[in-house]
Amino acid sequence: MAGEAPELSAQERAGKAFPVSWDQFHRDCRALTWRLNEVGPFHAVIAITRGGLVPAAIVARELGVRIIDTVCIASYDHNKQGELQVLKGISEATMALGGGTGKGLLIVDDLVDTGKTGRMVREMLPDAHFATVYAKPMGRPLVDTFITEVSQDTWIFFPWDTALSYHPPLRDGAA
Ligand SMILES: O=P(O)(O)OC[C@H]1O[C@H](OP(=O)(O)OP(=O)(O)O)[C@H](O)[C@@H]1O
Ligand SMILES: Nc1nc2[nH]cnc2c(=O)[nH]1
Ligand SMILES: [Mg+2]
Repeated sequence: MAGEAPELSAQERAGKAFPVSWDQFHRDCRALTWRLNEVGPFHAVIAITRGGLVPAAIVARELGVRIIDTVCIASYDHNKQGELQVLKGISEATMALGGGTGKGLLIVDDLVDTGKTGRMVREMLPDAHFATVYAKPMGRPLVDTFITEVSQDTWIFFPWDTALSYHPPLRDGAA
């Protein structure tokens, strides 16, 4: 409608930016594994795609786990969350490894924000251990192990979504 302010994306509403480099992300995934090593062993790792693929690879490598499955969920279209859609569920073989409830399985994602995605996967595997690298307060109660908490009004920029670019000097009005 004319004169109506355009709807803000989740990223615009967030306000604060938290850019993460590959180096930092790798370090944070290793720190996560140190904690998970106290909780395991795990029969398999389940990555919530796509964001969970990178931490799942690092965590599985460090823990020596070679069975990796995916649960493919689409929700954010760039930066606006819509209805959650399960595009691929957990395989029967992985379900059997977790005794049908997820016992001894490790679910990995890059972050929890509102917790909607995590809640959906937890419902599929109530006894699995759920780990994320980053957590915002709304999603935090769903996660068993995480490394860094950021405020709800922060948007995390992952290295696979960003590129190096020119940044104007602060005195020219850059944030
Ligand atoms: O706690 P929530 O509010 O549900 O948000 C967290 C989810 O959002 C992002 O995934 P996204 O849906 O953007 O898909 P992607 O992993 O394919 O980028 C992130 O990787 C988490 O999976
Ligand atoms: N990249 C990214 N995706 C998200 N999905 C939900 N919250 C976030 C966030 O802070 N950063
Ligand atoms: Mg995701």
